[in-house]
Amino acid sequence: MSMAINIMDGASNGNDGVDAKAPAIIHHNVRLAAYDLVTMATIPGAVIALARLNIFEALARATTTPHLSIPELAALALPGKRIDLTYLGRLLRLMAAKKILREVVTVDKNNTVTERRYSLEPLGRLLVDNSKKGSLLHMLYVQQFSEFHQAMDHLHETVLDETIQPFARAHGIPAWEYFKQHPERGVVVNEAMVGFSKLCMPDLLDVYRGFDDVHVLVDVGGGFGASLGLITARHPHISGINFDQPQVIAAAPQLPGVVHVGGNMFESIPSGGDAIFMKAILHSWEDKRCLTILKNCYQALPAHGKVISVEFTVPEILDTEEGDSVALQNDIYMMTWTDAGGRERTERHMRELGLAAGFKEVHVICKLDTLAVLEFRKP
Ligand SMILES: C[S@@+](CC[C@H](N)C(=O)[O-])C[C@H]1O[C@@H](n2cnc3c(N)ncnc32)[C@H](O)[C@@H]1O
Repeated sequence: MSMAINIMDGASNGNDGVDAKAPAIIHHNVRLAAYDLVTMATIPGAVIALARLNIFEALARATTTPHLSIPELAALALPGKRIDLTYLGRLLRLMAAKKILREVVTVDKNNTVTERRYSLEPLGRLLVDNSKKGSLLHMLYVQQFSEFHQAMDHLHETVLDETIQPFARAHGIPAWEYFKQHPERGVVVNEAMVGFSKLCMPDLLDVYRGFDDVHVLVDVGGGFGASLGLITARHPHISGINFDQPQVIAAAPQLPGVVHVGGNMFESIPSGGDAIFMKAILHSWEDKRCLTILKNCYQALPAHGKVISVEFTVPEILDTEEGDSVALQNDIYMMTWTDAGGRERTERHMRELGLAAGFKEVHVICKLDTLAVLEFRKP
């Protein structure tokens, strides 16, 4: 028998109350949280290793067997390959501890585990590559780019000198320029946005009614057009114009109801739309550049037009909701990654930007996780 003392905070107060024969287990929550923090990098590392070994796809395909043993999983994921099942098993167990996979064990009469079987938890389903319902796997790849970690090494320098931009400091050029020069990385970034769009857009389309009265919608910085494709599929009365940089548009797939247009949003934005959609655009840029984009939107829109902007928003006052931490983690990601002062903003900050660009009204229409859907209205 073992006995656990749960210490919520502060230091251990010795082993009072612990059975002398039983091993004392002391959980010091703050210390555990610190261990978790310092070993955190192993989690994305292990997820990426398993994704490269096709493990999540294999588990997603195994619809007839609820839980797969390690040899079954290895055979399904990498048929004909020699695999070290012990190493694979160690990676799988961490996934189970993090509730990415479910582990079901068989034990013998001595309570020794004789077999471990695995299946996907809901969180693991979000890591299946190319899932029709969307995936965050490519987003994880992007966040774990070695280039990103090299940029992180310079984060403190930005605090000491705001003219230093971590990514450019590490790689000599801003991130967007880097992706142009390294298209193999740029494609992963665009795939990440496709997976993210497929994941969040269906829920957004369920709650947001602001597309009902739109006839022509321009998606500014629409990437491969995934969001617009989902919008036009749900609202077939809308004609979509997907606008992005020429090299992104060149690789974009044909989508029903969507025309692709290449250009530069800092110069001009295609007119002809009665609404403009922008998802995860303004957070890449400092206020001055955001104002240029928003003013170009204003110019491109008719008198009754609106901009629909979807952005992560950070809270004005921090509370204990988990989403707060996600939005703030994303903010530091932007601080590391983007040139020209990219950041996640508060709703108030977004409103101020919209009004400064000439829009009459700016409203948060709905929220999805930590994403806010804002409307910037002209009239
Ligand atoms: C973070 S991604 C967002 C993509 C898409 N809106 C989404 O949510 O999936 C930012 C997009 O802005 C585009 N972009 C960057 N600079 C641009 C410019 N000067 N003109 C047009 N698009 C630009 C990038 O190519 C990229 O596709």
